[in-house]
Amino acid sequence: MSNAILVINAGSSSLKFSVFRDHGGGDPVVTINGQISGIGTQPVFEAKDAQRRPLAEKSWGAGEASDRTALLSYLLDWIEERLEGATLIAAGHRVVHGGIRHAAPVLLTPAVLDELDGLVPLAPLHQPHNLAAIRALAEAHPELPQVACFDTAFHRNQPWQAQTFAIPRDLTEEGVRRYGFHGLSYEYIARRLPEIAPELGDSRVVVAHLGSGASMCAIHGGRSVDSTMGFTALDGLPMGTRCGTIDPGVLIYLMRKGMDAGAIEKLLYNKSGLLGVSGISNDMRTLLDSSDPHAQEAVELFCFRIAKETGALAASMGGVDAVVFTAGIGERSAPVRARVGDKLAWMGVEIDPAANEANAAKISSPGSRLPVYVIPTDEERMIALHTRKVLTGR
Ligand SMILES: Nc1ncnc2c1ncn2[C@@H]1O[C@H](COP(=O)(O)OP(=O)(O)O)[C@@H](O)[C@H]1O
Ligand SMILES: CC(=O)OP(=O)(O)O
Ligand SMILES: [Mg+2]
Repeated sequence: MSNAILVINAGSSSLKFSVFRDHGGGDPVVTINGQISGIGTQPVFEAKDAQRRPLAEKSWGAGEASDRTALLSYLLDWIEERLEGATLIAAGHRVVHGGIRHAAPVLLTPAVLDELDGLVPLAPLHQPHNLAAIRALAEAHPELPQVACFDTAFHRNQPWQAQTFAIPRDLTEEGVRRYGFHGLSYEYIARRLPEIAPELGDSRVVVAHLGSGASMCAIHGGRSVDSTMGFTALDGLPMGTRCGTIDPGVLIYLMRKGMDAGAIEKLLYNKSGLLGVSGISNDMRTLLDSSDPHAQEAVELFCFRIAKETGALAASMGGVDAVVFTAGIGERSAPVRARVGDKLAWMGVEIDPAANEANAAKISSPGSRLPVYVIPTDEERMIALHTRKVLTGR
């Protein structure tokens, strides 16, 4: 008999889930993907099978919109009816911040949950929702083991220079340091790249995870050695609504103008990035389709910063042997990849327009000195693998 693992990636208004089947050997196999979107307003539940055929759809009225426990209970009952003899052994969650203590996934206990609560101010867009889903599931199914898989864990063994701000040591010791995020995605890419390009061996790779949150990582010999995100997921590249790297003097200026922490948080997390610069949208597709000069500037700034960070991350590794694009924009936006490729011509990048347009696995031209890949990420698979390991030791 096989085991099943439920994977949950909870966001502010949506809860993405996958069900994996573990047959004992090899990777767990995904059988169901879905999400509950519109949490807080008008929840809609949708699920598809591995071939992307619809399995179910349901919506709720506004009255039940915010009851996460009831929504999760519904989801779990629905899944249990479709296990076909498999045993649900655990739920694995993406938890964005693991802080200084967690360099590996962990079985959740009330004490660990309380500790992770302390990190909410460091990931206000993500952590509260991650923890709310865990608590709601524990309430609905107290006997089900739950595992937290951290976005920060993959980066915790970076060299000290990459993790340290130039501030007094007592603050560093307190945990005010660079953590890095999107670690489950980078870990998956580090695992997948040698299968796609075995010749790269123990190479130095710059990976650009460009989704609604966007960051980049320097991976050397399969390990993270530097990343663009720091203490919080606000650092580094400009994102859909987040500012990315900013002179801390701007924050002091805003505080002296009378803005408090809450107002600054809202400005930098929710109103900046592509949305702030364009004044139109946080969605790359909308901006690429727009002829508004501010939309064009937002796209240009995004691409400029990706190219600039590629240079910085290459310097962290003493060189670069490959570049990888992943996540929503990285996997699907040929115009963004082409723009970044042009800016990296000096490094030896030459993009093949047809391969790029087709979102091919390798988009650099045969003569390109630096190979460029597009690899769809799979954070859910990483979570399933980690959860199985924590539960069964393999
Ligand atoms: N074809 C496309 N062209 C450009 N951008 C796209 C395309 N498809 C999706 N995106 C962008 O990808 C983003 C979502 O990426 P994704 O990795 O799914 O993010 P997240 O998991 O953080 O929600 C959207 O904000 C959208 O702007
Ligand atoms: C850490 C982070 O930014 O995540 P996401 O891209 O899911 O917003
Ligand atoms: Mg994502």
